Amino acid sequence: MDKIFLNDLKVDTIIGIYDWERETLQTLRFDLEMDWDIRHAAKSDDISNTLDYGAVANVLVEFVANSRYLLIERLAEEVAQLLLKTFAIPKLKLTLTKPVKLHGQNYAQIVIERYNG
Ligand SMILES: Nc1nc2c(c(=O)[nH]1)N=C([C@H](O)[C@@H](O)CO)CN2
Repeated sequence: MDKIFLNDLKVDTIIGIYDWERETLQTLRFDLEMDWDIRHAAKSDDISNTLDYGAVANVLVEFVANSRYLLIERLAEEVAQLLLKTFAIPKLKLTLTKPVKLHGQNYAQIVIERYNG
């Protein structure tokens, strides 16, 4: 299957389990790998025949910016389900990256793969 990638999408939001995280915006990064048959668009050169990654970005950013979840697991799942439903993407791999300060400047990352239907 062909794939469309959308990488390094950054969104400021409220996320986290600690008190300070409920009142501080943090920047999350999203990377998407979306199955999509690109042959129709390749032939017609018409945006209406493909998955518009700009539209995907807009839906993701609006949702994440207004979300208020505690765990990155929950946010990743909700975003994946929203994108599958909105765009009829057959399969989606979503990577969510959150900056954390543990022993140094680190990041936590979650990767999920979800299917439509
Ligand atoms: N598996 C997870 N572990 C942790 C999460 C999480 O979302 N999933 N979150 C936190 C804190 O919010 C942390 O990110 C603050 O820096 C800790 N562990």
